[in-house]
Amino acid sequence: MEPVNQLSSLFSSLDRNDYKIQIITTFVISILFAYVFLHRWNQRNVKGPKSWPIIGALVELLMNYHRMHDWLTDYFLESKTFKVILPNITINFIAEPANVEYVLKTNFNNYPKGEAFHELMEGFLGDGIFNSDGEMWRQQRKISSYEFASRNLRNFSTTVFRDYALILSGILHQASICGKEIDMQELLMRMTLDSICKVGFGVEIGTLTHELPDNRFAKAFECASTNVMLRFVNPLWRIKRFLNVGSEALLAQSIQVIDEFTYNLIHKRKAELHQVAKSNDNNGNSKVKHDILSIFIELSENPDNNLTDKSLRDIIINFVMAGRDTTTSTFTWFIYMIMVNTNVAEKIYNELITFEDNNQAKEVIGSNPEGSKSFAEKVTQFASLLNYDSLGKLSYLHATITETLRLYPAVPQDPKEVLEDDVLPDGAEVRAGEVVAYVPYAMGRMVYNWGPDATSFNPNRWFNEEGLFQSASPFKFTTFQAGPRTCLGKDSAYLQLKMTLAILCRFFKFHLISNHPVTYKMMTTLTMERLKLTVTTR
Ligand code: HEM
Repeated sequence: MEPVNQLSSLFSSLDRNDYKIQIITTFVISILFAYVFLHRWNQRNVKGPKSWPIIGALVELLMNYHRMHDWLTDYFLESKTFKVILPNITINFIAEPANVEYVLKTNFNNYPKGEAFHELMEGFLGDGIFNSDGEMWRQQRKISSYEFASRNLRNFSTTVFRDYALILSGILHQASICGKEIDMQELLMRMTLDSICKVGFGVEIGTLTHELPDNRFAKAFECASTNVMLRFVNPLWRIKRFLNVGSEALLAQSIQVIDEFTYNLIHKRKAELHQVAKSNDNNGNSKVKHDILSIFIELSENPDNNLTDKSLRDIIINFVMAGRDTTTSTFTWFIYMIMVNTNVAEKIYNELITFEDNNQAKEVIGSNPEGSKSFAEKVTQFASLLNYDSLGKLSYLHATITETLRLYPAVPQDPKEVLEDDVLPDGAEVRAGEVVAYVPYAMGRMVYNWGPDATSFNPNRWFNEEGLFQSASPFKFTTFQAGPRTCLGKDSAYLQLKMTLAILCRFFKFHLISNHPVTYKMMTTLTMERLKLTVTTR
């Protein structure tokens, strides 16, 4: 054959092959388009974000990640229950009290934290109470409930909370004199960390001082808490962990710092307790320690309690997790709320002045005629009036804290695993292996839960016609969870919040920096980015 002919036959066979490839490609693309079209068409009546094949609603979720709680709230306005399908998990979001009661109480055993949650959080929270189910959780719950109810712990906490509130007011007083801008959340975070370390483990870590020193443990805790959260939306986190890169590398480094701190603390405390026990034997008088770690170390001496150093480490971390970020978050949103609702700040102030009058302390505090007492003395004297019982009388302050917790719940969403296929009271079907999450943040904004003014900040909603504080069903006001796993630190949190805020609201006025954007970070808790303000005394 001539070379020209050979070439032309080669080209014509290539053309034929190309043509075939084109047909096959067009066919495959059409099938794919049809599949995607049908997939989307089938969802035309589905509530919640629409999903795509394989990736589900991941793209929409990632685009809204920075405002996830509000993104969910928007969907809740359309439907009380909806699914978010992700590549690795399907989450059923619920906001209806009947559904919440069913999941948290009625069929509690079908909705544990679950294996997936445990794996995600294990490096950080270990097998602590927050991150365990079944017998392991039951045992910790039993011991902790008993210890939390102790009067000794309450008295000890009262003193600690008062002392740290006084340190904070000293720092604020200085800031008021200089007219300095402060990051209030940063100060509150330091105060709650210092106080939880003192109540929890009997140590003073001293992060709340005028100099605002850096603290490795505090930084590491914050870093771990932020980065562990990213695992929930990144199905590739195990690969990142294996390669030790990005957020997983940061998480591993911070956990190392956290572990160093806690194991040191445990060993030191054990040695101290040992020393105290010896000196008690010699002198015959006992020096009992009331911090939570000491109580658990004593319990660990009984082999039946099965408490190793690792369990003590997990208890510590779970306590810091429970007490620090949740309480700080509430403090911060509260201060923000009274800055933007100045009428509420005035009502709290009036309640506190009446409280002073009733305690006949007027002459030593606000209206001291000679003005001879220093500011610090006045604050200290006022603080001495505050204890568990007297704080119980500040019902408007209590209602304002509760209203803050309704709209800004420290744990804004809370997932549970589904063990077996089930049907929720509203008829929604959930499958084994999926997740059900109740969303306190959205629940607080639903008209069907709180009436037409659901989104308004209104502490008065908590009072009945006789003017008495009226609590709401824990399945509607889910800020502290409900059912068998209700928060164990609720009373302690209210005690610290009321103690500190009574002092702050009595002696200071807070002023928001103009144009200061107030937004939350995506963490397990509803933490603000920052809260910049100035403060004046009153
Ligand atoms: C305003 C402050 C607080 C809020 C809003 C809050 C809220 C919550 C929530 C929603 C849970 C359930 C989390 C879950 O397991 O899914 C919880 C559990 C828990 N909280 Fe709190 N909490 C606060 C303060 C505290 C404090 C100060 C402590 C102790 C120092 C504490 C101790 C605990 C413990 C031990 C649990 C685990 C209960 C269990 O799983 O059985 N909380 N809290």
